Amino acid sequence: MGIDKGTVIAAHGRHYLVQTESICLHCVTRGKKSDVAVGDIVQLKQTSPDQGVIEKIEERKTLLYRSDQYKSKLLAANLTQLFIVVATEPGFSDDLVSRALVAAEAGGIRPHIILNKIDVTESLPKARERVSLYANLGYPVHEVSARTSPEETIAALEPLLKGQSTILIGQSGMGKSSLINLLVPGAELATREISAALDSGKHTTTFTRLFMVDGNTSIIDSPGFQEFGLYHLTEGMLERAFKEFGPHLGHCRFYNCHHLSEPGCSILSAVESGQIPAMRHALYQQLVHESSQKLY
Ligand SMILES: Nc1nc2c(ncn2[C@@H]2O[C@H](COP(=O)(O)OP(=O)(O)OP(=O)(O)O)[C@@H](O)[C@H]2O)c(=O)[nH]1
Ligand SMILES: [Zn+2]
Repeated sequence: MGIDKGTVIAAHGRHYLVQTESICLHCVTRGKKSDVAVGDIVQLKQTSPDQGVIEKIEERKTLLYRSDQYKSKLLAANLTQLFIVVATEPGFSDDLVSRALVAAEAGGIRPHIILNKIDVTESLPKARERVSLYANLGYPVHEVSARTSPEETIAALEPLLKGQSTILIGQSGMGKSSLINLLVPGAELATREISAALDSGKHTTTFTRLFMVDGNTSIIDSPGFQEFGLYHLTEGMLERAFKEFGPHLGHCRFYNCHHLSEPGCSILSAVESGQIPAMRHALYQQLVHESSQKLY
């Protein structure tokens, strides 16, 4: 059996499901390598009717990461978009939203914010006010209600997804699964099949999986997360990933300014004058700190 090409549609430990043009194969990598991500295009060698070995990862257009002090974790490869799902209730974390935005910017992936559950009218004004911070930074915000207005939700999101490779991320309870089920008919069944194929044994196991909607559209579901470490981003990457810093960069008194407490810092004066939200600068400080704690 020869070399074939396929897309990694699920990853669980060092086990991968790879969809080729004709078949879905349960694959492993050679040796101990585990740097394959969902969304990767790989070359593989089929070793049995339903198994294969990944021989090579094709060059990635983009790569979305998370990391802690000890290692980085690939979230998905070849994405073009990131949908950050938040909701009117339960409350969402601004820290996680901004971290996801920073990760997207650093990875060359276009972020969108999806505000779900707008039918919960008593929490809507507050949620709108909170997401307006991101809209003011220039990020597109889309309001939907997966449960009460499914058709409108599909009509709003489908055109954005067409021709793109989009990952949905969100804290637990925001309605990410409800959205995936609307946007990907049969997602639930497909997930059960993937679970069984990867032999995870328990239904509760969550893993990242990719759904091919058509030849050039894919939607990736990722497990809900509480942490979004970005220890792998260097200071230089960070200052560029905060897009509102852009107009002020290069205007600090010191060319090597860290924008933390230096005199004559153009970023700090923009925070002072309210042009840069204080919350975002606080996160920048935290991320610079994390970056210095990296142990790999
Ligand atoms: N009112 C309202 N409830 C919604 C909406 N969308 C989802 N929900 C509810 O919110 C709860 C969480 O939805 P899920 O789709 O399971 O959320 P999730 O983000 O995937 O959460 P996890 O599965 O825990 O990761 C469920 O009870 C949904 O029925 C909506 O548009 N409006
Ligand atoms: Zn500065």
